[in-house]
Formats: sequence, C-alpha cells, structure tokens
Amino acid sequence: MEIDAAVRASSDGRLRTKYDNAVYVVQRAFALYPLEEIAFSFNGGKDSTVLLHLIRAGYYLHKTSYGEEAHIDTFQNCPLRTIYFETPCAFPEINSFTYETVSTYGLPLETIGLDFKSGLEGLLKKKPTKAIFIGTRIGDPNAVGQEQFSPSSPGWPPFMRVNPILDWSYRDVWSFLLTCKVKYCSLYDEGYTSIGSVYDTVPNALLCDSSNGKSFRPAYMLSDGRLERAGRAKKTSSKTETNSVASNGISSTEGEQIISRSASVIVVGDEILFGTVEDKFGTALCKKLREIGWRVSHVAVVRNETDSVAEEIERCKSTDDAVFLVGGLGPLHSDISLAGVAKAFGVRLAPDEEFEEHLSQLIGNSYIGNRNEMALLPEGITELLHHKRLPLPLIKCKNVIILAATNVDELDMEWNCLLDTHESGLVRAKPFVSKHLSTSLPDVKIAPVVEKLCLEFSDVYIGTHRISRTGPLVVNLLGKDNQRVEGAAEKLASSFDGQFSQVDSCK
Ligand SMILES: Cc1cc2nc3c(=O)[nH]c(=O)nc-3n(C[C@H](O)[C@H](O)[C@H](O)COP(=O)(O)O)c2cc1C
Ligand SMILES: Nc1ncnc2c1ncn2[C@@H]1O[C@H](COP(=O)(O)OP(=O)(O)OP(=O)(O)O)[C@@H](O)[C@H]1O
Ligand SMILES: [Mg+2]
Repeated sequence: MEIDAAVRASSDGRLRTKYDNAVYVVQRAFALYPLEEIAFSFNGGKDSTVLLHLIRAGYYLHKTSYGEEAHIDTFQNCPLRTIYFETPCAFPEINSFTYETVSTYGLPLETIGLDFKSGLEGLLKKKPTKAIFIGTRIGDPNAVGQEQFSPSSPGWPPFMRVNPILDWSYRDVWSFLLTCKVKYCSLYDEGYTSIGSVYDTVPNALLCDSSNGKSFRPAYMLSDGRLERAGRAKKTSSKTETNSVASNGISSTEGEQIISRSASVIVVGDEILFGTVEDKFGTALCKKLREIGWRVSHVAVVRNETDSVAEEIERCKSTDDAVFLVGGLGPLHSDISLAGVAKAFGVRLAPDEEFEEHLSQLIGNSYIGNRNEMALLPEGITELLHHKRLPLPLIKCKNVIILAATNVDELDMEWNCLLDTHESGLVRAKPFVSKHLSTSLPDVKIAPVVEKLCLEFSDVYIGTHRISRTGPLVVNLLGKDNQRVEGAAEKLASSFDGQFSQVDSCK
C-alpha cells in the first residue's frame, strides 16, 4: 500500500515508530468491533487527514492479515462510516476538501447538523455505534486524561473513543503528510495551523512573511509546535482568571517584610500507598520549609492517576503560596504528574522545545523510545528553572514546583538550587522560633491550662505529642515572635511550678 511504502522508505525513524503504533491501534479497533459499528469522525482538518490515511493502512493490513487477498483497488476504498459535523461557520475550503476526500476514498458520509453531543446521541439511536476514530492529539485541550482507547465521558452517549494519533506531535503530523505526499486542505498552505470556525480562526501570525506583510508561509514551516493554536481565538473562562491571581501568590514585592508563607506538599506514589516504599519527601520538605520560615498546611500522598493529582493541586493551588509536587515524572505509564498539573489549571500538555533540547543533551541517543513525550509540558503556564548544578531545569507551573528527586540527597540538591534561583519564588520568610517543654503530668491535668493559653497566644502554635502512652508529654510552642513564644512557655511552666522542663528538640 502506498502510504505504508512511503513511511517505510523514509529515513525518519521517529515517524516510522509513530506510524507503526498508530496503525496497530487502528488494527486493534477493527479486530475488536464489527466494521459496521465503527465510525470515523472526519472534518477535513490536518489531524483527521492523517487519521484517514492511517485507517486506510490499518484496514488494508487488517484485511490481509485475515487472509483476504490484497488488491490495491479493493482497499483504495475503505467502507467505513464517516461522520462530519457540519456548521454554517465552517470554512468553505474545509467543506470542499471534506467532500472531495470522502468521494476520492469512497467513504460513506453522514453529515450531522447538530452539536457534537446531540449529534452523537442521534447517531447512536439510529445505528449501533461502538467505537469512533478521532484525530485527537495529546496537545489538544480536550485530550487531557485520554488514552488511545477512552470511553466517552460521563454524560455523553456511550461509545469508545479511539485516538490512534494521541501521542503525535505537530511535527509528526507534518512529517507524515509531507512524506506520504497526500492532499490536505489548502488553508494550511496559507498559514493556518489549526482550524476552527471562520469566526475564531486566522492565519498564524508566526508564519507571517515579513518581506510581504500580507502573505503567510505554509503550516508545516511552523517550527514550534506549541504555538499551533496561536491563530485560534482564546476561550476565556473565569477559571483561568482565578488561576492567574493564584499565580501571584508566590512572589513578593521587593522590600516587603515577609512574615508568613505557606506551602503544601503532594507526593505521588502508589508504592507508598501500598506500603512498599516509605515516603521520606514529605517529612524532608516540611523540615526544609520550616527552616526558611514557611508553614506547611497540607501533605498528601496520592495515586499515580491524573485525576488524583489534579484534584489535590486544585485544592491547594489557590490557598497556598507554593505547592511542591514530587514523583510521577518521566517516561513511564505511571508518570502522570504533568498531566495532573495541566488538568488542574485547565490547559493542555504541549511539546516544549527548550525542554526537549535539554532532554536530548542529557539522554542523547541512549533513549530511542518516545523521548518527545517527556517534553510535553502544561502549555502557557510553565517556566523552566535553570541552575548550573541541575542536569535538567526544574519545572514550575504557576505556583506549583515539580521536583524531580528520587531520593533525599537529590532533594537536598534540588532544594538548594531552588533557594539559589530567584525565579523559584522561594523567598525566605521570618524564621520560626520554638520551645519544647516536657512534663510527666497527665494530659487531663494540663488540658484546661493549655486551652486558655491557646486563646491568649493565638499567634503561637501550641501543640503536644508523646513518644509513648506512659512516657513524658512534650508541649511544642512555635511562632515568629520570640517574646510571645517565651511568654507562652513561661506562663505554662509557672502554672505547674517545677513540673515542666525545657527540652532541645521536639523529639
Ligand atoms: C466524535 C466525537 C466524540 C466526542 N466525545 C467527547 C466525549 O466523550 N467527551 C467530551 O467531553 N467531549 C467529546 N467530544 C468533544 C471534543 O472533546 C471537543 O470538544 C471537540 O472536538 C471540539 O474541539 P475544539 O474545542 O478544539 O474545537 C467529542 C467530539 C467528537 C467529534
Ligand atoms: N466538525 C467535526 N466533524 C467531525 N469530526 C470532528 C469535527 N471537529 C473535530 N472533529 C474530530 O476531532 C478531531 C480533533 O479536532 P481538531 O480540530 O483538533 O483537529 P483537526 O481539525 O483534524 O486539525 P486542526 O487542529 O488543524 O484543526 C478531528 O481530527 C476529528 O476527528
Ligand atoms: Mg480543527
């Protein structure tokens, strides 16, 4: 088949890997669902054009692997139900390309004049439909949390979303279309890089030809795939506005005396929850934060799941000055932390070419898998924190700092780099002073006095702990004002003449 031959003949190894994986997904879908219960969602866009040819290749391979004789003419046509949601605000070029293409490849087309959800409800009522091929890619706003086979969302009619090109980058899409020399919508040659409606889409300004202000270079010339949607009007939401306010929390005005800062710590690790490994990061970060005068409001250990990470970040990001996220970073299936951050801020994951460059310098050719996926970072909210001692910059998304440490020594090193980097926002706040008083009195006896003390010294944290049920009770007093802490300690000691002694640490 011509597509298969073109990709095989290409010297682009990455494209061949992406192609093989995507065609495999297509073949699995054909093996899992009856052909008449599968649909292809086609809109004439570049991603769905790539998908069309992958489906044709997968269909061909599926048929031949089931013993049917391969005959080019038979498989030029792929009799897959094709659905197009047509709206009056679609570009005429998109409409004409869609109609021409389905006719060229003999695809039976159903146009739907409703919104996606109602249209799909109608489609499923009319004909059983178990799976729908969609050209969603990981950088798309709606791709967060999706996999190659993802059931439709709750509240949507039930079907399987099949996303064969989920892991393709903007560059992969163009390598494929150009390598296979297939037709694509003419708008892409006029500087459009992602196409929505006539009301929200213009050519991408980054492709503007400076020698001739009015013309644009073709979409495949866009070197930074992160900016694919620069020609699409941004959907504004109140959520984004709230987030940008939260992002200010971490920095401080110059000259301001910083009394108080708070942080939360999120550790990602199924292994910790299973009791296989012990979390040392939470404790270490609490100590480090206290040492720079920060209060920790919350430490959580969550599962290696995008939603668990996202929910936890959502909880903390607007109430704390900084959120530290540890674990779940890398190329493995369980490395979902960045997807969780993206979801919490309502943005997409997009290829970050600067980070990709750092990765390739660090890993070189020793990693020949999908290295690019490690360079997908939450779009528009990511800052890379550089330090000469760091092998890779650390990632900061608004007020969430993602630590890459795998043990406490690495954490020490990363922490010191953060303290040494202005952009981390990790400013030193007024230090805590503490006093620890130990007694062998029973807790029932001291309880009423401690309760009163808490009311009188509300700016001092007064807590208690014991090492054993029958051992001494330690009262910990922690605050920012030395006199107040001393005052509270003296008052407690004098209430129980000679029955309290000072100890050095809170042990
Ligand atoms: C065939 C098909 C299935 C979809 N299924 C879902 C779904 O299960 N859940 C969902 O939230 N959106 C679903 N959508 C909507 C898309 O996530 C997204 O909103 C749509 O592709 C518009 O993208 P845009 O906002 O980038 O133009 C579906 C869209 C299509 C075409
Ligand atoms: N109007 C539509 N009709 C049918 N399918 C659609 C429609 N809009 C989106 N889709 C499906 O959703 C996928 C993702 O849409 P998206 O707009 O991100 O990609 P595209 O249109 O293929 O390319 P581009 O990003 O350049 O616009 C499409 O590939 C297609 O499978
Ligand atoms: Mg589109």
